[in-house]
Amino acid sequence: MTRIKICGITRAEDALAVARSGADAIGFVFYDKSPRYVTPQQAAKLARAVPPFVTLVGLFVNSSDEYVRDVLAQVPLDVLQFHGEETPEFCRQFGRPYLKAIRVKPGVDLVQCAASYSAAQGLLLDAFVEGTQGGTGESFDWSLIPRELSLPLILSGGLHAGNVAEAIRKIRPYAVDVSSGVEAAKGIKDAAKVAAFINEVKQIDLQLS
Ligand SMILES: O=C(O)c1ccccc1NCC(=O)[C@H](O)[C@H](O)COP(=O)(O)O
Repeated sequence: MTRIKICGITRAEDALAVARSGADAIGFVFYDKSPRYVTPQQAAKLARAVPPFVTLVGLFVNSSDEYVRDVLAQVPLDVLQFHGEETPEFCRQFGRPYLKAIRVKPGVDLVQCAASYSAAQGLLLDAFVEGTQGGTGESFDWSLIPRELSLPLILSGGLHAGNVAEAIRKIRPYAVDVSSGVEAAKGIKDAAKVAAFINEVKQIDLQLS
């Protein structure tokens, strides 16, 4: 069963719709240059709209350790997602499960990345797009993904209802992660796109089982 994370939630109605559609995890972006940025106060309010058994993920980009601790004090995050150039030591210090995002381009040694971040719960692979840190809606060349990785693989970058089945068939990731591909506008999720995306994942999982 492929797990599903929907990232960049900024509205309570989207959090609820995403959870009701069957997502396993939702992500809050604590990066103030993102159009999907939420303050810790907003995220705490959003978190209260989420029903039980949905994992809450907090996304950070080269934040200070003080900022991460401040968010953790206010928002009941289950998992941290580090989307910048954070070191393994930085990621580990919070004593929380974490995902390390790698922006993939030719020449990046993903086997070595997985070894370096061996304490992570998973390696999240996103597209490398010059001048941005993620959430671009761009996909990357999946042939750059090694067959064997020592960490669970979370595939992201430009996924949508039209390509997620092919991605799962080819890569067999532990989970898929989407933001742009299920939006009506940046930071505003489209409930129909979310449902279509999740339906595609469930259908291909059934076919492959
Ligand atoms: O969403 C953002 O604006 C963002 C900003 C900086 C770093 C990461 C960001 N988002 C990451 C994600 O939303 C997901 O983890 C994932 O990469 C999906 O991106 P998308 O290609 O938009 O589906």
